[in-house]
Amino acid sequence: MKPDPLADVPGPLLARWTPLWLGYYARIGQRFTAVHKLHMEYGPIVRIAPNHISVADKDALDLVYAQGSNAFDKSTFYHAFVSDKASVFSTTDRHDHAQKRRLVSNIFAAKSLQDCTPFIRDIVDSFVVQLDRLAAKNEELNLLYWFHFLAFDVLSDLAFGQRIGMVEKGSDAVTVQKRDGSVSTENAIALVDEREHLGAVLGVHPSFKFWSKFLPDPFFIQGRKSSDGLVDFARRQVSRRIDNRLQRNDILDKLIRARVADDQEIVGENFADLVAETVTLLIAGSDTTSNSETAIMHLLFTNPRVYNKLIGILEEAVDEELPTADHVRDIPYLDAVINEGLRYHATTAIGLHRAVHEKGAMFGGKYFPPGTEMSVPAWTIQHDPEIWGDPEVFRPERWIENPDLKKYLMTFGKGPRACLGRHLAYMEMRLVLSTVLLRYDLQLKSQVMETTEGFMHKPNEMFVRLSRRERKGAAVQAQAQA
Ligand code: HEM
Repeated sequence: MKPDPLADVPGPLLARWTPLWLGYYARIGQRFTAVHKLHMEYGPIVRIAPNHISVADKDALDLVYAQGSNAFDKSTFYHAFVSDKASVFSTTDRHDHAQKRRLVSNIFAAKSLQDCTPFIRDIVDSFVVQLDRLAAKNEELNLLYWFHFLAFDVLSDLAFGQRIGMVEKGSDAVTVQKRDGSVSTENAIALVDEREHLGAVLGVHPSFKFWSKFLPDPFFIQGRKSSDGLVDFARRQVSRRIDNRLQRNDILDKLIRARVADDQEIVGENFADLVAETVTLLIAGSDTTSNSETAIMHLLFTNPRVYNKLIGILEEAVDEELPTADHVRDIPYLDAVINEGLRYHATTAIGLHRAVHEKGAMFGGKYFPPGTEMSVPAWTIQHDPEIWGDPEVFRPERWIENPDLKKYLMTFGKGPRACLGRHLAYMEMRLVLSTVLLRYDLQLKSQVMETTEGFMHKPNEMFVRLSRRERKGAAVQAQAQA
């Protein structure tokens, strides 16, 4: 038998022999807490599966998520996120990724985002109409869901050229036409949740995809159905857009035009590629943003000092009844609150998997052979007292005192595969959070936010009662009266 090259890396006995240890915690949605506990027990380098090493050390970020020729590729974990075709997010091939990223990246440039602001503004306006109505009734509502409705409408508008209309309906029901022609109504939020969680479990080991078919756990059957449902939904939306030949300055238009500029016809493989990218954008850009907004809002309403300071700053900066993207583009304390919320809650909480390149790698005096999976656990890094001093305190000021801390925020990933949509996400979060904060008073039902984890780390709910708040300032009062 060949000697085990990772034999001297500590970790639980079960994880040394089988990927089931990690698979189990991924399945029950508690992987990041389980891995964090291992680091507390065994130290910064831990074996969490037979071929997977977790390194909870800030210096490992430059190794595992290196740029350029030293970059590690994404590992087989991401195969579990491929439906029909790999997308810019799920491809593990460096050259394929470079090509896909070239096609997608210009749509997230500053000018393109500027083009998207009118669509987002329009959806936020509908959101405000709905919340005003609910505030007038003083009924309890799940703000997490309303943030989801808003984020899905934004992404479907930008990615498909047609809003799902969740905000207007107050519901996430969507019509899905399957490949066999049958039509059903599904809940879009559940489709995304289930697909993402399934990927996070099956990705733990390449064999899981096969063996999971024999498990009686309905999680796997439902996850596969949701994954197919999302692809079918995207296929229908993209076909409709191409058939209608609608020209509109949005993401789908840019995706289509990038292919046409490359002399590609949107049929066959190209059509499937386009569908894969739109599914990715819908998943990557919707509940990631709304879960983050919910967590930040909860942190604000459980930290009155920060809330009062932010409200004062927003009142000064926004001289109209509702903020615009321009009002909130450059408010350092608002950005500090967002970064602190992303750090504290850790929307990305697990370590993102990479595979050691053909040269092998050294870290902490240990050698890791080519193909070893490595990850840096995001929650553990974002709560490391050595980096943050007081990590369990929600203190946005740290980001203004020390802008260098940004390199340890792992929410948007790191290196060549870092999030393409982060500027869009910041724009949306700034606008949505400032709108809700300035317009409403919130009463939280619970001071504790229960969460669960799929691929991302999500709040389970956030029930609140809303009431309209008085805006300060003469300019605003005059506007409101007019
Ligand atoms: C707060 C909101 C968001 C969070 C927390 C987030 C998080 C992430 C993370 C952690 C990654 C890296 C994943 C990995 O290495 O496995 C990623 C990649 C990606 N994200 Fe985001 N994201 C957000 C918003 C968005 C938005 C709004 C979009 C676009 C509409 C988007 C599009 C993408 C894409 C296309 C990738 C793949 C990039 C590549 O592999 O080259 N994300 N995101």
